[in-house]
Amino acid sequence: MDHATVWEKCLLIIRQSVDPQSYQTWFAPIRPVALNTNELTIQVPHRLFYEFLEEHYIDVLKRALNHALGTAGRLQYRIKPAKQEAAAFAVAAGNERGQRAPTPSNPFVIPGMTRPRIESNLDGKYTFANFIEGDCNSLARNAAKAVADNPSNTAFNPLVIHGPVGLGKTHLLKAVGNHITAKFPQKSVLYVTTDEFTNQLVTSIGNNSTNDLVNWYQNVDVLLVDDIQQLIKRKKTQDVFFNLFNVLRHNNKAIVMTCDRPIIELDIEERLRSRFQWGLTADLSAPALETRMAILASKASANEVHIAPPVMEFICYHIQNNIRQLEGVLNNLVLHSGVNNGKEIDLNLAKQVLKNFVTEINKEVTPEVIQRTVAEYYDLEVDKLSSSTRRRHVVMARQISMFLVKQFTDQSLKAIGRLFGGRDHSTVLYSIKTVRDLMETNDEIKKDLADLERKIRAGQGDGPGEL
Ligand SMILES: Nc1ncnc2c1ncn2[C@@H]1O[C@H](COP(=O)(O)OP(=O)(O)OP(=O)(O)O)[C@@H](O)[C@H]1O
Repeated sequence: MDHATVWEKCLLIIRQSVDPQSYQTWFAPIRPVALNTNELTIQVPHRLFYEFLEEHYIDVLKRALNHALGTAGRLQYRIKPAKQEAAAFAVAAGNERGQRAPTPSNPFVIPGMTRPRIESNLDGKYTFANFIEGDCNSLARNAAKAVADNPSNTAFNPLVIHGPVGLGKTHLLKAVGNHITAKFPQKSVLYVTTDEFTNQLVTSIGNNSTNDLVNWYQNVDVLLVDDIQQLIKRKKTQDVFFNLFNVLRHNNKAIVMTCDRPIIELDIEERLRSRFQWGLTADLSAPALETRMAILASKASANEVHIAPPVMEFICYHIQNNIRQLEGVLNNLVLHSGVNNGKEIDLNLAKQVLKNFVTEINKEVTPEVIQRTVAEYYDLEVDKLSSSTRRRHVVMARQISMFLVKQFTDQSLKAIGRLFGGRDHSTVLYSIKTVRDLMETNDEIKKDLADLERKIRAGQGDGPGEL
């Protein structure tokens, strides 16, 4: 077998083990290079790939390689040389459309014009150091850091960070700018929102100076554009941005953008949308409870406030999908505790403040609360608990949920069976017994259950004893 065949076999296995977007992002760009005895050398486009693969997919890769070779194999990485990468990328992009990649002429440059000084439009508040990493944001965070470390030669051009409201898109965008400003002071960085760009354009059209505007933007080394969903329905802004984008990218200037939805769902001109997909798009999703707690702890410490962990857990249990809201709660707590002569931030104060942010603070532990807590703890979709899946970790999570529903609610075995996809009462009984036995013999399960019980109580607003 040669290296290409081995890698093809690996890809078949990898495709079954990872979701399609991860496959496309992390595995499709890999090229097999050589096979020496049982050592396969693969070429990755960027150092970040190697680090990310090693951190997240090493087991998948090992399994696939061993399977493809029929014996234990070794993997060697090679990082694609930067120049070759830019050239190869342009050719690939052209080939995809059956033509050469566009090499835009530069109609706006005024020869001999001196390079103006550009103010970045950034403050130093948002950095990588104060951005908390979790599974929900690690791809976006690492890609942003890779661009910030090497803006003149990034494989991710453009980088598009997308995700729902308040999950850190602007934070990451500005962190890129702040990092580059500190590390490469000679580079001109510009942060702009799409609305600001449109306003500038409207003004320039009014006084006949659109060329000057675009010309000025071309002096930027790193362009950070927030909220590109605001391009929708703005035909003229799309046109001008299209030209600017081409020129900047052609001149190897880094472009990072944020969007509230995946690019594929962005209703803009196709030529622009396809260019936005040339680099990397990385999403931000809602952080898990632990990540929310780490974020809250970091913001509290930046505000020099102490909040006891059970109170933090209570707050983070209720604020699930928006970090800006979490900050709002913290600001209110600080305000209230200050107003009340340095009153300690305890569970009662947290409950009082939270009422302004969430409509309902759970008073009662319901089976749904338990299922949601267990699913989040084991990083599963809630539906899986009532599905017919027999995968081991799902079965375990399902049995633990049944056990907890029995413990916290007055549901009968039959009713519990119904809640978990119509299972019969003997299955529920068996599950409860299995969990009880495991608690005696398996320390990990014992700890999981203690954690889960604490989380469920925190959700109930019935904080632990010391409060
Ligand atoms: N992982 C994180 N670590 C630390 N702070 C975070 C994190 N995620 C979000 N935040 C904070 O949450 C707040 C909201 O983030 P940001 O403004 O970047 O959200 P956004 O995704 O751009 O939202 P919008 O779509 O409304 O513009 C910011 O103050 C930011 O510092």
